Amino acid sequence: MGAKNLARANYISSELLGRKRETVEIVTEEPIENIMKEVETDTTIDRHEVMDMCEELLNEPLHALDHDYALKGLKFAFDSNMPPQMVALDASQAWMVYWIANSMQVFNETTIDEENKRKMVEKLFLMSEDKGPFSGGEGQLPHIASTYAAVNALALCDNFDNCWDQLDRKAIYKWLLSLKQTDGGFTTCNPVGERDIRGVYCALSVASLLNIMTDELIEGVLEYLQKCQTFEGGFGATLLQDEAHGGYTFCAVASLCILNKLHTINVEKLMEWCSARQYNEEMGLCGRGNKLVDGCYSFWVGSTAAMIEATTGVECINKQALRKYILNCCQSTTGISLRDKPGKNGDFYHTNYVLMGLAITESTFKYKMEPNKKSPFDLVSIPSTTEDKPSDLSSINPIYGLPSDVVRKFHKHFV
Ligand SMILES: CC(C)=CCC/C(C)=C/CC/C(C)=C/COP(=O)(O)OP(=O)(O)O
Ligand SMILES: [Zn+2]
Repeated sequence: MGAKNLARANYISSELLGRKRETVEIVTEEPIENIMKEVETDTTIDRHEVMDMCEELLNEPLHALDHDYALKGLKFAFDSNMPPQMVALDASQAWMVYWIANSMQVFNETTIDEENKRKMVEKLFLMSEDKGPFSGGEGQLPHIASTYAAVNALALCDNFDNCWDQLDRKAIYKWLLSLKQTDGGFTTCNPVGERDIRGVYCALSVASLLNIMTDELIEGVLEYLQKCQTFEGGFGATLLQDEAHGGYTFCAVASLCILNKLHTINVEKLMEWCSARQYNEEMGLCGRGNKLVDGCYSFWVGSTAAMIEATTGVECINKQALRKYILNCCQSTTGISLRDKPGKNGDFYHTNYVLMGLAITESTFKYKMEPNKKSPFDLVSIPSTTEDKPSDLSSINPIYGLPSDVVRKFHKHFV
């Protein structure tokens, strides 16, 4: 410290901080160790490993999306029996159908051929002999998340074999009402099931698509959703002020968009929270504070950002950076094509959500109608013109997690 700086330090100490003792200058040969250290935890150690793997891939020029490789894996899934280890997903069969079919459709509108549609309809109706509501596997209890996945999967079948007309919408409505709770939320299953914001989103998504939404069904829902926004700006799973998380925030924001009520929560804080999910180093998104980047949040958080963009006109994540994380770090060259992060295997869940996240990074979002008439079916995604080589994916409706034209056609069928 030079004489001038010492005098300044003394001035600040005595005059501004009111300290009586003189500032002492110590000259040392030893380097001064920084006492402000990052707390080291299992997650910080893992994050440094992930950052190193990403750095190498991000230093490479932008990769192109390998359509052929990804589609080969998806088609194989339709043509083959699942391997024995997939038994762990026995209650998620409707989800598997949706993830695989939706990924195919996001790649190209014509990839689900008639034979695949036949197989899908047959399989989905095995999970609901009465044609709705749906369980996650044959002989299991109906579940709200399986019903959401099955309805989305049927939407992708383009009324093959009149499957849309076969749906028992009255029975689905009655069942949704039976899941409703006095706090405005929905349970996932009768007689026992989880009660969190996923139930609300699945109920509203299904009811709005099938045009069975009533005041009775949505009574108290807005208040429930508003109470789930936490001090961080994102949304927790329940009314218990649990930690804000990308998955639950998506469910809340999409539900608010279905109700045209996004403006009734603290959108500014929500935007701050979304922005904070993106890391400078990896360029991808995480699901909550101090956790690792994961490709699936390209949809859960990316679509939240897209809905905010459509509502406010403001982008709260860096889409170009996210695009680079997806293209350079989330493409696997072995097994199923898209993955969570380098070092992980690809899977159908990540393939679906990473792909939709990529489509979001290459689009801008707005509502077709004037501000106070925001219908979820009028949220449009427009290909952005800035991408050098766009990945040529379908335009996505971020509220439903389906291609926009599929949402429009399916909903119109029931109006
Ligand atoms: C429609 C519907 C049912 C949507 C569900 C949305 C939802 C809750 C998604 C979250 C998925 C996810 C990666 C959880 C991991 O939590 P973690 O604690 O293992 O991961 P983290 O470390 O990234 O937080
Ligand atoms: Zn993930």
